[in-house]
Amino acid sequence: MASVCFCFWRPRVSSGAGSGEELKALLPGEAAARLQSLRVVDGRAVLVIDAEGLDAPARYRLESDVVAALGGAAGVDEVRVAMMADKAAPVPAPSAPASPGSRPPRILAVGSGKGGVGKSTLSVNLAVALARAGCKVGLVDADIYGPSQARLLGTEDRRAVAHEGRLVPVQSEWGVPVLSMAHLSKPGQAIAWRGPKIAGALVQLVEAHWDGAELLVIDLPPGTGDVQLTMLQRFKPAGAVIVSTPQDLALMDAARAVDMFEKGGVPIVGVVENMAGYACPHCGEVSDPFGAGGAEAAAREMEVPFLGRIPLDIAIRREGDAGTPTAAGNGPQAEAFADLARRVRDWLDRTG
Ligand SMILES: Nc1ncnc2c1ncn2[C@@H]1O[C@H](COP(=O)(O)OP(=O)(O)OP(=O)(O)O)[C@@H](O)[C@H]1O
Repeated sequence: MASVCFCFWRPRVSSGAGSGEELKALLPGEAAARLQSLRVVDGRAVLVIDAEGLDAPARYRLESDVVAALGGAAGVDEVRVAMMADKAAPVPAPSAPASPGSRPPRILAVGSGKGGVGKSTLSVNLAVALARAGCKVGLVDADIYGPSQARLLGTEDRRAVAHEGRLVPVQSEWGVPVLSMAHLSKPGQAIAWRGPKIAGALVQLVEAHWDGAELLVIDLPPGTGDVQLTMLQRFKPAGAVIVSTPQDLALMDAARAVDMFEKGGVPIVGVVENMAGYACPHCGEVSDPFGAGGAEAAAREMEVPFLGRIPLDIAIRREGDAGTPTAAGNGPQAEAFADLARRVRDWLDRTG
């Protein structure tokens, strides 16, 4: 069973205190060799250590050594160590990129702590908006049990084929190639797999022939299960976008998702508030069925960027169901997705 040791915490104000390189130099040899990431937030040093192959006493010793080494360092008030271990499943080795020398696509994970907040809708529209802005982007539907991207991109009737042992993505009309379990299984077929098989499926989808793609948007299932762990441990996304509705329960789950990515060493691109403000199509009155401004306030509290709001609009649902993504059209909601894509692109450019 896959496990990552996550003790939940929230980042405080970043003071920029302490240099990661200086702290790394203080680590004992084994900890330095196993270090996945190290950051300092407001005097708190957060380390992610690969603990694969270590038994419990050895992990404890390693953690104690790290705390002892960094505990007295200048600018460090507290040391937190997250041990990542027990890889999810024996999965095949990463395959080579399509053409020699070509860079594999960067990975942008789209996650949420809670189901039904519009993560798939957000992922597909973000991918389409990025493609419209000139980015070569592919979309992976990592929701293995409940795939929806084939429908959202109007590719339900197509099946993916394999070439030289790797899947070939299905082309959509919107400039975004896509792979989903729905392209591999019969329509309506239920998928009842256990963790290792799920992890293997994710690898097949991500390591397909994404020739020429510079970015893969990954629509993750909600929560923190096998798919998320495989994604963190094996593919190390360049960043993660977190989707939430403004209601308190969804925001609490979003905070958990932020926490999971941060502990896995994946930077948070930001939080998007979906289904924010409902404009009645009859009288035009705007109401807030899930509250207002909650995601922005939560993002501030978690010290992560706020990427914007997508309103609750029946057209977004209708166009999703029809396989004609809103971002491919014109109008205020298409513009809202284009704005989101601009922010994500800026972030990728800054960090690439
Ligand atoms: N901004 C929006 N306005 C109107 N409807 C929306 C909006 N966002 C999502 N929806 C609708 O809400 C429903 C759930 O959206 P979606 O499937 O994208 O959520 P999800 O978080 O991916 O769900 P799951 O957890 O099941 O994967 C869908 O019917 C979708 O069309």
